[in-house]
Amino acid sequence: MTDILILEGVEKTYDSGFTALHGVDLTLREGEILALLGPNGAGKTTLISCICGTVMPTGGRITVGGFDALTDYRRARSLIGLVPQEIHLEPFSRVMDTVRYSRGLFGKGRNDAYIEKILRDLSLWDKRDSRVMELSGGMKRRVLIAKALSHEPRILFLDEPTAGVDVDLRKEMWEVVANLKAAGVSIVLTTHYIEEAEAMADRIGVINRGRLALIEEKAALMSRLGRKTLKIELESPVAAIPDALASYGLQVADGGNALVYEYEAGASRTGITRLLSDLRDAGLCLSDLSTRQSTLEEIFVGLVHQQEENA
Ligand SMILES: Nc1ncnc2c1ncn2[C@@H]1O[C@H](COP(=O)(O)OP(=O)(O)OP(=O)(O)O)[C@@H](O)[C@H]1O
Repeated sequence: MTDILILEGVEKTYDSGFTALHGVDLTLREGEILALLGPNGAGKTTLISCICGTVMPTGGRITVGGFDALTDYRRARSLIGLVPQEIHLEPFSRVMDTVRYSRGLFGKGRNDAYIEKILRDLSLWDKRDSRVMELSGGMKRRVLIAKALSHEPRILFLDEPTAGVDVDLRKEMWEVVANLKAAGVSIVLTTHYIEEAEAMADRIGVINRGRLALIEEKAALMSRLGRKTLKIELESPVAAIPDALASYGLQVADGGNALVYEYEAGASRTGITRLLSDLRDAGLCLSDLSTRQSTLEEIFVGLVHQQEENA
């Protein structure tokens, strides 16, 4: 798969002296959805702004569709559509006109057939002659997407596409994004919602303190997610794990009143049956059993904390 976007060692130190990005390396594959997660102030908007040319990086290199984002700015920028976080739309303008106008800003000739296609894809065609102020919040967000797509970009950046919107609208946006991907657009989205990354992304990147802390296929993350723990509560406490149970990698918990066993949720053999019979053979009596699964949220929070500690 070709990389449509390549970032090599991208750095940004603002005039204040604050470094918001510390050498970020990142690629976006053609046709994929990459979700960038990160706490507030992690550097997500700075990163997107560097790629889109609204913030000047102070180091590194950005290549968009083979064009250098600095030396070949116009061609690089023409391949990018940016959907900003805030809804900035002219309330009295009509949907079709505002989308056509955005296309014109990129110096592209009028192409009503293309504009019609994106408005239809975004279920806005019926609203083409409506004024922006007459639209619902969800429709306004779709108008922003239509404007960002008006000049036929190959990459679409969505900065917090569902910040502050209700559950229904969030699901509607997910559908819109899935349709765009199906239409061949490569997508980068930033989000605070882990659930959103889980629902939409092919790959997930985590940015923290201006560094890319992780970038991984969602499926691989999910298999990490699939780790489960079995908590075995004991009738009487143990001081240590009996030697006969050493191979299970058990942890002693609750002051010796419980043992914790970690296993892969999806594995065909979890080892639980054998463990339970070995526990009985070791003379341990159980009072209760419970299982729980780690979430992507825990992986994310754990990773961010780990970085804070190492900082
Ligand atoms: N113009 C600026 N001058 C100085 N510092 C800035 C400037 N813009 C952003 N920063 C700082 O850079 C850091 C990263 O900000 P950025 O907006 O990129 O984070 P973010 O991950 O997008 O956060 P959020 O999720 O809250 O939008 C923050 O500490 C912010 O205060």
